[in-house]
Order: sequence, then structure tokens, then C-alpha cells
Amino acid sequence: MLDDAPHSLGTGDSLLAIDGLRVEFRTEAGWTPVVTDAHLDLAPGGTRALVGESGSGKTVTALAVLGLLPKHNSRVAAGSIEFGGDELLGKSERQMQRIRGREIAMIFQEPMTSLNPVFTVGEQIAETVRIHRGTTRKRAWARAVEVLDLVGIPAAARRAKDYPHSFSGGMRQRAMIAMSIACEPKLLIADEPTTALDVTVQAGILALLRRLRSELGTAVLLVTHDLGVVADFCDEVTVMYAGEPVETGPVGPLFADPLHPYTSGLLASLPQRIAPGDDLVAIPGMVPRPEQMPVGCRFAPRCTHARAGVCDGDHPPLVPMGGDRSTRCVRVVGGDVTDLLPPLSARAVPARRAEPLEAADPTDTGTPNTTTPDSTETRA
Ligand SMILES: Nc1ncnc2c1ncn2[C@@H]1O[C@H](COP(=O)(O)OP(=O)(O)OP(=O)(O)O)[C@@H](O)[C@H]1O
Repeated sequence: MLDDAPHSLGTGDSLLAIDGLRVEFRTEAGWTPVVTDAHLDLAPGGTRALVGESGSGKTVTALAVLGLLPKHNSRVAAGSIEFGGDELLGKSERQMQRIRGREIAMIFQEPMTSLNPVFTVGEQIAETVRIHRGTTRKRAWARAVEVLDLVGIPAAARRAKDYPHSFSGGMRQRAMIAMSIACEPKLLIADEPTTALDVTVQAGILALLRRLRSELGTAVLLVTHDLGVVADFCDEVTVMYAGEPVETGPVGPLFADPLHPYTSGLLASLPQRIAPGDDLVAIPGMVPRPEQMPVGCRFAPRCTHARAGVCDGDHPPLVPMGGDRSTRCVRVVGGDVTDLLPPLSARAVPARRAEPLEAADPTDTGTPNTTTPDSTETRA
């Protein structure tokens, strides 16, 4: 653990436990914090979303876990990131390389950042398996075909010999997921994995992640700005604002009864919560730049509940509120504000779908292990 990490808000049996994380970037103004006092817990096999507007620090937090922050202009200045009880901060690049891929894998919004256009999809997955598991080329290839089949690539043995450009967007995303799970990592970090995909393909990818989670027991940290996806997929959520978590908790209670005005504002601006004829309630203003953080509560300048002399004083800590929930709002903690629900017409929490969604994905052609080729998936 680095200096200045405050006491843990964690439960003690986490797969991933981030505590008091502070990440700084070098800017013209000097070392500038972009993530501060970040806390996050993820249980083995659990799913947690990291949500918030653009620039809130979601990706930086995820990259810190993987040890992939740019070395030339960033540093972790405080805190702790434990994975399976083992401190990741301070590990060498060589040690982190061993952890990445084998223990923790990441999938990105754009699959071509992970897939190399000059090698076949099968070769790339097999190479990952060979490096991390030390198996023979033959076994590694067999594993590549197996995982491509698992993620629903039709005729996997044949398609493994194709280059990424001959796959559609949905299939590339599946191929990247196949590569990331090939070594059965305990944790998958998915950064906006469905944002670039159309809605039906998106639903199929989420259903795939859900199935992998239940079949392989992989925990998922999902970085997204899409609360509908969070409601669909995650058990727990961490809401980030201006570089810090402002509310955490189980998805159902947090969506039904937010404990921070920022969460309430995000929920109120969900299109599916607005009744026909109602205005979309967007949060006025913008996320402050890292060099211009307000003193006191960072959300106060945009908050309709903010009070002078209360919200512009000391910077508020993240306070446990019971029921596995916490908030950084001093007015909620003090009991001055008790009902943050968005307007009545916006109260319906996006339904958590009980049924798998994979059938809704045109890139899927049926049960993943028995699929047949589909022209919508084939570009070449
Ligand atoms: N390489 C970098 N150099 C300097 N500042 C950076 C760098 N990467 C990120 N930042 C800053 O860190 C802050 C958090 O960025 P981050 O990408 O984590 O936000 P985010 O919540 O993931 O946003 P988005 O949803 O747009 O991806 C932002 O203010 C951003 O400008």
C-alpha cells in the first residue's frame, strides 16, 4: 500500500480491492490528480459497473488495475490495489505481464486494438495461450478453436484460420472476448465493450458475458456510461464523478433510491425513464477539469441540493450508509436530504432481464456450441 491510503471500505473477501487510489498525470500545471480516493470491491465471480460521465476517471482506474497507465506522464501517488489478497502496486512490469492475460484480462470498445490484422484470429489466441500456459502449439491451437466455439463463432475450426478483417464487428468483439478468456482469468475488465456495436449485437455480447460469468465464474468489472447496460448486467455499481466514487451499492437499491444527487441526476436523464411529453432532465453544467476541481464537494456547482457553508467546506469522504452502500454527499449523510428520487415518471428502474439475450443477436445463430455460419457475420 502506498502512503496516505485511508482505512478500507472493503468487505475483506474481495477478488479485487481498490483502496484510497490516487492517480496523477503530469500536465502544464504539474502533477495533477485525475483519480482520487477511489475505493472499489469486487467479489469472486461478481459483476461491478463503473459508471459516470466522460472524464470521470473510469478508464484510468481500470488501467491502474492492469498496470497499463502511461509510464512517461502518470503515476499512482497513493492507495492500494489488491488482487486475490496480493498487492499489485509496486509489481514489476514482468510480474504484471504474467498477471495480465492469465489472471486479469481486458476487453476494449474497439477489438482491433487487441487483434493484430496480420495474423489469423486462431494464431493470435493460440499465441496468448502458449505464452501464458506454456503449452504446445497444437494444444494452444485446439484451445483457440475451443474458445472461439464457446463465444459463439460458427464453424470455429474453420474461422480460426481467418484474418480479423473478414469478421464482422460483432464477431471481432467475440473473438477478442475469446482471446481474453482463453486462459480462464479470474477477472475480466470490459471497457465500454458494446458501445461501438448496434443494439441487437450489443445485447448478444452482454448475454455472452453473462453466460461466461456463470459458466467460468469470471468476475467482471464493466466500465460504461450506459445505465441500461448496468441494470441488465451488473450486481453492484460504483458511480464516479470528477475522478472519485460518489456512490456505491447494489444495483437495485441504488437505482431505486439513489443516495447522491449526481446518481439521481444520471438516472433522471435516462430516456427510458421519461414519460412521453416529459422533458429529458439533463444535469446542467459540465464535469470540472482536473486542474480546476472545486473545493468541498466537486458536484456542488451543478447540484440543486447544494448549500453554501455546507457543500463548499471540507472535501467530503465516502461514507458507509449500511446495506453495502456508501455516498459522498454530506447533506444525505447528515439527513438533510432524504428523497433523491427522480421525478415520478422517471422512477421505473430499467428492467433486469431474466432471460438470456443471445437469441436477440443477429451475430448469433443459435446456441453457441451448435451454431452454423451466418452471412451477417461474414465479411470476406
Ligand atoms: N494520457 C493522459 N494524459 C493526461 N490526462 C489524461 C490521460 N488519460 C486520461 N487523462 C485525464 O484523466 C481524466 C479521467 O479520464 P478517463 O479516461 O479515466 O475518464 P472516463 O471516465 O473513462 O471517460 P470516458 O467515458 O470518456 O472514457 C480526464 O480528465 C482525462 O483528461
